[in-house]
Amino acid sequence: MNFIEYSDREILMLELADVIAGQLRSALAQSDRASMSVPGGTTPGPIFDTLSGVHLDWDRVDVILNDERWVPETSDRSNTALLKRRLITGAASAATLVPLYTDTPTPEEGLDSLMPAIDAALPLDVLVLGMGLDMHTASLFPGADQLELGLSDAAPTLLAMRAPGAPEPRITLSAKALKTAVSTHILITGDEKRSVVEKAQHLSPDEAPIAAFLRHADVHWAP
Ligand SMILES: O=C1O[C@H](COP(=O)(O)O)[C@@H](O)[C@H](O)[C@H]1O
Repeated sequence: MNFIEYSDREILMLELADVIAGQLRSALAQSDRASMSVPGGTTPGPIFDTLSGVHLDWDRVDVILNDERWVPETSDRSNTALLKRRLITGAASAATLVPLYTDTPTPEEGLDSLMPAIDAALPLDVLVLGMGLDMHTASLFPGADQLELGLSDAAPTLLAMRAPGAPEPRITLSAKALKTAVSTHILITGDEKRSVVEKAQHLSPDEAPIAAFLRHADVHWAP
């Protein structure tokens, strides 16, 4: 992995937002549309705030979450709501947010309606991943019911996922779909996550799902 250390979180978020904007601009210079997949959770909000004010041809950009918790947008655990509030706003409100949630009781029932639009937006130009302290990324959790399929080359683009460490059912892009990205960034903060990502380098993806992405990723870290 290419580990990039920043002096503080504010600088990390500003600089990574700048890198991502540059990569989207390059992609748009070569193609009609560009696509980017981003994490939810508690870490990426400040990058979204910066990116949403950047001037680029957002009307030609597709934005896809890495994963979603199977909760409605009214829930404070909704990654979709986070994106709508902090990324798909301002200049970036012209971007297309490709949905990863639909109002069915289970993620399994939503897969068929959500998958075609995600497939149409692949391959990804830019991938930003987060990581939990349990080494999950997207909703590829250690011990998850469909982890083996989610990491395999035979995986579909989207899977439903249930895991002991996840409070609600999830939907996630498979590793195969996420790995279509030209550029991969892993965004982590804090000493604990630094130790965890260093440990993950020596583990297999079924023990540490983030390990499936480390070889070709820039890992961005600040204390
Ligand atoms: O549940 C999730 O967790 C991970 C990590 O989130 P964080 O709060 O530790 O930053 C996130 O990457 C993923 O998209 C999300 O659904």
